[in-house]
Amino acid sequence: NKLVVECGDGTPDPILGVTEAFKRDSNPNKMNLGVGAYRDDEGKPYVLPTVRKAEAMIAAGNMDHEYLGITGLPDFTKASAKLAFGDDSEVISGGRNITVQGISGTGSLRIGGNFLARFFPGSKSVYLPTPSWGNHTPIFRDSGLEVKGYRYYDKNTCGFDAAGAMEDISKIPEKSIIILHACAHNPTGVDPKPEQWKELGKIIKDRQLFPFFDMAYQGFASGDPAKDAWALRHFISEGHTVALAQSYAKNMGLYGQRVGAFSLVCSDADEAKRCESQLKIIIRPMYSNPPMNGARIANLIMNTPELNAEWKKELELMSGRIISMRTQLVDNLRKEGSNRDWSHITDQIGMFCFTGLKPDQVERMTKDFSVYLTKDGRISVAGISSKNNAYLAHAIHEVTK
Ligand SMILES: Cc1ncc(COP(=O)(O)O)c(CN[C@@H](CCC(=O)O)C(=O)O)c1O
Repeated sequence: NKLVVECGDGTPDPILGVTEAFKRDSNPNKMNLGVGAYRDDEGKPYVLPTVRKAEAMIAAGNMDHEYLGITGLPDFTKASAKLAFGDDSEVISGGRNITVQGISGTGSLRIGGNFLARFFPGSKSVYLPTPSWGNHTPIFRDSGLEVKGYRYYDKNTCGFDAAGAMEDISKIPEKSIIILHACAHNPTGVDPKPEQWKELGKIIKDRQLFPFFDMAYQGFASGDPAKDAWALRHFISEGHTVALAQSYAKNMGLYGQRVGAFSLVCSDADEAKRCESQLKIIIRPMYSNPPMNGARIANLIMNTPELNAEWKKELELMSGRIISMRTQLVDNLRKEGSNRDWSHITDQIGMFCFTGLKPDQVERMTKDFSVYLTKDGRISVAGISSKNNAYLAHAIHEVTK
């Protein structure tokens, strides 16, 4: 009998696999525009100064390494709820939310997927925008939910397919789950406008769909956490009960610290309490209790007034640099002599730009220019610097002219 279960070779992750290929490339001009991780204008990872200050406070604090409770660091989860719902949110004052620490955004989505697979009273189908973040499908499939889609992206305009989305969502069977990217949609960088969010909210309410917001870029998209949470807060103000996954990977640069939170906004405090008890039963056999260090860092940044104020400036710096890279790229494409419409590069927002490059053009970008991006033509704008922006424009023009 075989000791090891027979299994085939797994395919490399479509996003993380790009970095592996990039590392093997010896071309000095190579560019990694695959993984959505912020880089400064030198192309280096950026550790926020507020993170360093929080680390110093922790080091000086002579803290223990005891287990956290199953739901995580209480001050952190309270601060996460306030960041998401607003300091004076009636959800929080009314005790209608339960917010637990999750293992970054991915782990928070997974807690939510497992909870809904076990307790959601409606159809165990979850509807993703088309396209969506590549890991959404396996997360919800492995949670035990059936994964389906709704139109979201218009490849002709490289923009939001409002008509298609509204039409598809109005046909989703009642009492299904719908995944919404709160801001900075991945991979397209295309977000609905406020008026379109309002329309989406009405249809979602009419269909009695359960909105599950994935907010992995709050503050990172526009530089303003409140602005980036507008859609989530609008839905709540319209009376939706929702689920929410938060990540501090991008907006605090805590990628490897795996800091996140999962929330349910319930109908009342009693339901929130019951959900909390069931979330604890789901988490305990999954990983028992979450890691401490990253939550301590995020908690200190959110709960120390001067660090919180400094963090807001860091958010503006990161989002501002990305916006300037978008503008520079369009300018450089013009200088290359491209007469295509590249306005979507500056219309889109957040970490990613959906370039519209076709798979064969993506292949040439890598083969001929050592520019690494995902097969769907998504580039992580954070990987562009003022030094390699012109080179990228040249490569894009060469494969698209
Ligand atoms: C929409 C969305 N949700 C959740 C996550 C999960 O992030 P955590 O690190 O678990 O907090 C990401 C990260 N997506 C990036 C990062 C690499 C990855 O995990 O795929 C990306 O798409 O490049 C995301 O884009």
